[in-house]
Amino acid sequence: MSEPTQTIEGWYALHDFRTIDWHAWKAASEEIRADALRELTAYTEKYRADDQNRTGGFGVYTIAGHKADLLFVHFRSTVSDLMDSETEFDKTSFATFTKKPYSYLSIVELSSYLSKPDIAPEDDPQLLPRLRPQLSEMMPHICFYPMNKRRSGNDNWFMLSMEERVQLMRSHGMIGRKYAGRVTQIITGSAGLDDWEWGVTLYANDPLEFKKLVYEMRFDEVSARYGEFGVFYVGHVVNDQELVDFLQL
Ligand code: VOV
Repeated sequence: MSEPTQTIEGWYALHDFRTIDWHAWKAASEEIRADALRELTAYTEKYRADDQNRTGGFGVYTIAGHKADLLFVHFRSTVSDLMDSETEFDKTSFATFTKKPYSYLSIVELSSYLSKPDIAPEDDPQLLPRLRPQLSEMMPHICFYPMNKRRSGNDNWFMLSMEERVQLMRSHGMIGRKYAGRVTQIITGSAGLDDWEWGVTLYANDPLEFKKLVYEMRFDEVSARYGEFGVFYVGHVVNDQELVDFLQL
């Protein structure tokens, strides 16, 4: 058996995607819509405060295309807290106008491939914000997709030796580092939690950076040989006023 990679976990993550039933929303009276928006804003304000106080991570995004209209990203210390935040939303009157096309449960994961020798990861002050991300500090565009490392014939990531994986991840990290300041990544592990092995959440000022980075990584062996990818979701952060404007008829 190959040696499993040691990982450090941070907050659990729920990517909660919603589509809006525009037909029902338009058919609702102005009063019902106003109540729904009030409840929606009370919900987002509460979780935005947690993000500011660093007791949880929270962000709201509008999503491009048919796959979803809205994305609520929650980071919390337990799965039950995440489930509570999901149910709390479902109980708002605004939720009556939404459906859930997709969601993803995972946990922030840092692997030990490239960790500094002689420093315990818990003692590295740079690690805490990576384990417990504050989403209000992120760049405005978001890209989320789940992924696996291939387990097929000779291309089986999990049968590689630790040395081979370290070598390959070094090259992955070198490409990633070229995008420092332009793309921020949050890697969440989801083996045993959801349908894929990792969630990849990227943030950038310019969505073109997502294409450049993901395309460049496709030529790197870790992605070219071992990467398998799910559905991509791309969108833009919204504050409370922008969220209300987005829903205003
Ligand atoms: C923004 C750029 C960027 C940078 C700097 C970066 C660096 C690094 C480092 C240094 C490390 C290892 C240590 C750690 O921190 O865990 C990782 C780890 C990981 N990555 Fe990465 N990655 C980036 C970006 C980045 C992207 C765009 C993707 C998606 C791949 C693609 O082709 O679409 C990705 C995936 C991953 C995964 C799934 C893991 C865990 C692999 C495992 O087997 O455990 N990653 N990554």
